[in-house]
Amino acid sequence: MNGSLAARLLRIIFGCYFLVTLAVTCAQLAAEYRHTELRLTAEIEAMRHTFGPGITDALWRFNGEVLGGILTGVKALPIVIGVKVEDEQGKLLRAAGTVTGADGQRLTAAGGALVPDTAPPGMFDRVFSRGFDAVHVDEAGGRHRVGRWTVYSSQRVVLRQVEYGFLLILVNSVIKTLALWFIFLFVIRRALGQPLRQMSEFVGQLNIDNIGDREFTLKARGRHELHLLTDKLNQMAGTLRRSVAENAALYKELQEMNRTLESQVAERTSELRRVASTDTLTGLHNRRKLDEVLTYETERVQRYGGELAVVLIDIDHFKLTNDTYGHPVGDRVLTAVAAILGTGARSIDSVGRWGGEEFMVVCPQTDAGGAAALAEQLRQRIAAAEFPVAGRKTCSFGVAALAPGESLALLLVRADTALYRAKQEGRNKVIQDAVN
Ligand SMILES: Nc1nc2c(ncn2[C@@H]2O[C@H](COP(=O)(O)OP(=O)(O)OP(=O)(O)O)[C@@H](O)[C@H]2O)c(=O)[nH]1
Repeated sequence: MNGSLAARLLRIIFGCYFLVTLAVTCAQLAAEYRHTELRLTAEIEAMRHTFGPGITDALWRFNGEVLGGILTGVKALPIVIGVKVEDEQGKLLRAAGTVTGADGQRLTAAGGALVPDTAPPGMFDRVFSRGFDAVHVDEAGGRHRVGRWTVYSSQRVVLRQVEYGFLLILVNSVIKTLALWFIFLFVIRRALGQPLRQMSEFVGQLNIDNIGDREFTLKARGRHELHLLTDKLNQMAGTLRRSVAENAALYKELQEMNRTLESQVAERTSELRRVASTDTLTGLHNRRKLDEVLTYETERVQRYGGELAVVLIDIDHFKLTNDTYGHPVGDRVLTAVAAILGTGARSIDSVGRWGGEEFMVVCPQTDAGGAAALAEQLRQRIAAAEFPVAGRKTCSFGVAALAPGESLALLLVRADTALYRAKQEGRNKVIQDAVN
């Protein structure tokens, strides 16, 4: 419930309450008015016994003085605005205060005569009257109607009478309204405001780490909807905690799976990289890998200086081996030569199959002399080895080292030339390129 909604709700409640109070007060005022009007009517009615005998007697005796005195006394009563006396023919004999004529016009007694009341009647100024017959009863019990007297009063008199009662009712209503309103506000604040504030504080402190750890307890007493809301709130917090815990477990599982996947991918990638750079027959580096190593090492020397030498190896009369013993035997010879090269080279060297029956050893930080010495060792080991089926085999070696400013392509040409020369000069030889 936001502020404006709460304020609107309170305004509606207050408006309804005000209207009801107003209606009840009006009804109370109307009842009070009616009650006073009836009381006045009863009081006027009672004048029949108070003043009736005196007026009748004065009329019977034609005693105008006594009659005038009685009328003055009647008029002096606070509930009377006028009184008039007529003879049995309806002729006005005497009047005091404000009365009405035969046509209902208001008249005011002034100096023994009745003059029309020119002032327009004000609000709540309606005149009402009660007439009594003046009947004389003689000693023999005979009844003689000697005239009629009428007492006048008005709404204004009634209102004057109820003034105090009205005031009491209004003060009573205002006090009740204010008291009830304050009680209502107090109850609303205690019963709703406080619990809602507690709830909002509780919800405000909830976060992913503490959800479900704490339970909200409503401090308000009683079993009303707020307690149901509290239960639901705690249920919701519990459900959220379970779901967070499940998600955390799932997340952990996923992380584990991710780690496993990552290591499998890394393994597979390195395996693929290894396969992509390995010669399937001999297990040595393939041509692609040798190209990569050569490019890297050449750039390193060109940028930082240092040495780089290559040894190109070719099995002698390999075609003859193939032709004599068959291709599978040729493959076994290739594999055996590769094993000797792989184990004979230094750990910093890269040994690979250059293509066909040709191999290469890339020797970083090695000059031509060092590479030639290595080549010589390898040549001797191969020459001394006994190959399956094929018996003894030899290899020719071409050695070249990178000259300052020289390109990789030129280095390889020179190594190839050296190898060619080794073949030319009778095979089973190490030839170092002349530039070095
Ligand atoms: N078994 C086998 N033979 C191969 C392979 N690759 C190339 N060869 C053969 O190696 C032989 C190379 O022969 P050549 O280049 O004529 O030279 P060579 O017979 O070794 O004679 P020289 O090099 O002059 O001593 C060819 O017969 C190719 O078919 C391979 O992977 N396996």
